[in-house]
Amino acid sequence: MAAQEADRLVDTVRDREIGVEQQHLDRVYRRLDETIHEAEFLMRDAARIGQVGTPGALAERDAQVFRAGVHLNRLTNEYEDFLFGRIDLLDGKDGKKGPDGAYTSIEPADDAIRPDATADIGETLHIGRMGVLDAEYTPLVIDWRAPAAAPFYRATPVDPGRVVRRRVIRSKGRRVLGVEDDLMRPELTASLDGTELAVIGDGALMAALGRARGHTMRDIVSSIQAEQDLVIRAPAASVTLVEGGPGTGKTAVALHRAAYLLYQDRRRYAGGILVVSPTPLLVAYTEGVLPSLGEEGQVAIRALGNLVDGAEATGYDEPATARVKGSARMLKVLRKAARGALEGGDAPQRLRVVAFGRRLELEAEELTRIRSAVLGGTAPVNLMRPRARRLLLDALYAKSGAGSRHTDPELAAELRSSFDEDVSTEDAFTDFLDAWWPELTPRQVLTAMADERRLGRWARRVLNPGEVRRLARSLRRPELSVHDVALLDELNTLLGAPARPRRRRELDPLDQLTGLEELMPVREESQRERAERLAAERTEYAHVIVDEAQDLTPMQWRMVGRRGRTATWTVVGDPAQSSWPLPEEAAEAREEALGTRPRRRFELTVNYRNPAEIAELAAKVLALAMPGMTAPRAVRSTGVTPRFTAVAAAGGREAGAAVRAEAVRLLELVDGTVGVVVAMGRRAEAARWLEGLGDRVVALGSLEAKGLEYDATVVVSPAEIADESPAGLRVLYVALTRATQQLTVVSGPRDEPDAGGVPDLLRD
Ligand SMILES: Nc1ncnc2c1ncn2[C@@H]1O[C@H](COP(=O)(O)OP(=O)(O)OP(=O)(O)O)[C@@H](O)[C@H]1O
Repeated sequence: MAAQEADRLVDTVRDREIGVEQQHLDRVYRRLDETIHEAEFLMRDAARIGQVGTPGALAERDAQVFRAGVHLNRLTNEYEDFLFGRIDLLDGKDGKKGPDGAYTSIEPADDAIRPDATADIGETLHIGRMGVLDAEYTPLVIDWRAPAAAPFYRATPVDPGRVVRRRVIRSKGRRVLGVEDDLMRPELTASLDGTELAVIGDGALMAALGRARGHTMRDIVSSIQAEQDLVIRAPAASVTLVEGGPGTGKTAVALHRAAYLLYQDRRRYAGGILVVSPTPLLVAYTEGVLPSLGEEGQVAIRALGNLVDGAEATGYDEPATARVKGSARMLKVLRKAARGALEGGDAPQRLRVVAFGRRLELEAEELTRIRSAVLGGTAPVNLMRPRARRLLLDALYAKSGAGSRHTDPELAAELRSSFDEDVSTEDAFTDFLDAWWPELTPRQVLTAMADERRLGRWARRVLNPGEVRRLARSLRRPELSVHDVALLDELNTLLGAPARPRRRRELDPLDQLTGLEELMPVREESQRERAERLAAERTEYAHVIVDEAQDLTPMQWRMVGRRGRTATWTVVGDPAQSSWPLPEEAAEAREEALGTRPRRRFELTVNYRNPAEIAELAAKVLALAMPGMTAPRAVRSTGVTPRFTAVAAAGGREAGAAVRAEAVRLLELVDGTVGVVVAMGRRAEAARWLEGLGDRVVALGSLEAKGLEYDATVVVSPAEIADESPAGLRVLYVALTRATQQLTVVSGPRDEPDAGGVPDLLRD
C-alpha cells in the first residue's frame, strides 16, 4: 500500500514538472509565432520602403527572419525535442570564457550555499536547438552551441560548477512528453521559488541508450557527455585529433562539431565543411544528424569512394590488391603512367606538313627527342601540351630554313609568326598533335595501366611482378573500386585538369535573401543533392572532418589532403579498428595532409553502444589484435550474454538456415534492426539467406560494418573474417562491436568451436 502511495506521489510530481515545462514550451511557441509575424511585417515594410538602415543591420535582420522562418517551418512539422534541456543554477561569480568559448570556470558565489547545505536556485536556463529571445530580449531558449549552454553538458557530480539539476525534456511537436533529471549536487537541499527542487527519473543518458535503433543515426544533443563536449567545442584553429574505442561517440561527436563550427562562424564554414566517411552505408546512416540539428545542406558528407567528381566506386579490392593500390609507392607508378600513357600504340611516328610551299617532316627520332625534352619539366602532363606544340613548330621552322632569310629581327619575327599560324591551322598538324600529345583523362591512364606489360615498365623497381599482375588484373574490371578513386584523384593532379569555366561561389542562403518568399523555402533539393552539388562545385573546404581515420590509406590521405590545404581539421578514429595493414606509412601521409597546424588530442573513453556483456567478448579479440590496448568502458549492462551456435560449414544450406533462424529469433526480441556480418566473400550468399525477412534485417560484409550499429547482430565465422586480410583481427573486432543489445556468433569448422559453440578466437 505504502509503495502504491509512493508511486502515486512520484506520478503527481512528474505530472507537475511536465506541466511546468509545458508552460515554458507554450511561451516559446507563442514567441516564435510572434517573431514570425514581426518578421513578415518587417519584410513587407522593407520591400515597400526599399532600403532601411545600414546594410549590416539589414543583413542581420534578414538572417533572423530567415532562421525564424526555417525553424518555424520545421517546428510545425512536428519537430521532436525542439526544447530539450534545462539547467538550474546557483548564483555565481563572474566567469571567464575558456579558450573554447565555453563558460567553464563559473563557480557558485561564496554565499550561494548556506552552512546547513541549503541553497536557492538563482537562475534557470532552457537549452534547445536554436536560441529564442522574448520581447525584452531575455532568453527563453539558449542555443545548445552557445557558451552559456556548455554547463548543461559539462557539469558532473565531481565538477558541478553552478549546476544543481540538469534536466532533459522530451517533447514532440508542441507537447512535452516527459522529463529526466540528473542531480549534480545531491548533497544540497535546493529550492526554487520557495519549493524544494524535484528530481524525476534516473537520468537521460541511460534512457537514450536503451532505445531501439533504426536505419539512421540520431543526434545526441540532449545527452552529450562532458568528455565529448570538450571535443565538440574545441577551438577550430587547429587540428583536433580524437581517438576512442568502438561506440564512444566519435562519429556522433564529429557531426555535432560540424554543427557547432557553423554556429560559431557561419560565414567561414557555410557550405565549406566536408565530412569524409569510409562507406556509402555510413554516409546514409549519418546523413540525418545534421538536419536534425538545424543544419541542412551546409555540410557535404561523402564516402571515400565518392570523393572525386563523376567517380562512384562500387567494387571492393581483395586485401592484397588494396594494399598495393593504397600504398604511397603508387605515386611513383602513377607519375610514370601519366607520362607513359601519352605513348599509346597508335601514337603517330612521323609528322608531315606543308609550309611556305615546302613539305616538312619530323621523323620518329626527332619526335622522341622533343617529347623527352618536354617531359623533363615538372608541370602536369596536359598542361605541357602547349610547350610540346611550340617545340614541334620550332623544329619544323628550323627545317624550313626560313630562319636565315631575314637579319632584321622584326621581319624575322613576323615571318615566324606567319609560319606558326599557317602550320598550326593545318589539319595535318592539329590531327597529329591530338594523337601524339592527347589531352588525357585520369580514366584513360588507369585503363592504360590495365595492360600488364606497360604497367610492368612504369612500375619497374617499385612493385614486384606479382603486384603488377594483381594490379593490372584488377584494373581490367569494369567497375571502380574505392581504392581506384584515390588513384584517379592523384592522376587528376598529375595530368592537370583542363581549364574549366569558373562557377559562381556557393553562397550562404543568408547572403541570398531577397524577399519574404525565402521564409518558407520550398525544398527543391534534398540534403544529399545539395551536398553533392556543393562537393562538385568545391575543390577545397574550410574544415575537413575525417571519420574512421584509421582506415585511410596513404593514397587516400593525399586525396583528402588536397581538399583541405587551407582547412582546419577534425580527425576521429580508433587504431584498434584499422583495416589498413601498414599504420606507419599511413601516419606519415596523414601528417603531410594535416600540415603544420598545432594538434590537439582528445580521448573518448566510454562505450555508449555495447552492453558490458558484448564489450567483454569483443575485448578478447582486442587483446589478440592489439595486445596492451585497453577497451573503452561500457556504461550499461543488459544481463544478456552473447549466444553461440556452431554449424558444419560457414556457408551453404545448413549455415544459411541457421543464420536465418537466428535472424528471425532476434527480430522477435528487438524492436529495431538486425545486422548479419559475414566475411566479404560471402556477402551475396548472406543476402540470399535473409531474403524475404523485411528491411529491419540486413546482410553486410565485414568491411561494410564500419561505423554502423544494430539492435542485434549475428557475426558469422569469426575465423573467416579474421583470416580474410592481414588486419583481419581488427576487422573482426569491428564486427563484434556493432550491437546495442544482442549478439549471436555462428561458428564454422575453421573457428574450431568448443562444445558450447564458442570459437577459439573468443575463448578465455
Ligand atoms: N552522449 C551520448 N548520448 C546518447 N547516445 C550516445 C552518446 N554518445 C554516443 N551515443 C550513442 O552511442 C552510439 C555509438 O556512437 P558512434 O557511432 O558515434 O560511436 P563511434 O565511436 O563512432 O563508434 P565506432 O568506432 O564503433 O564507429 C550511437 O548510437 C550514439 O548515438
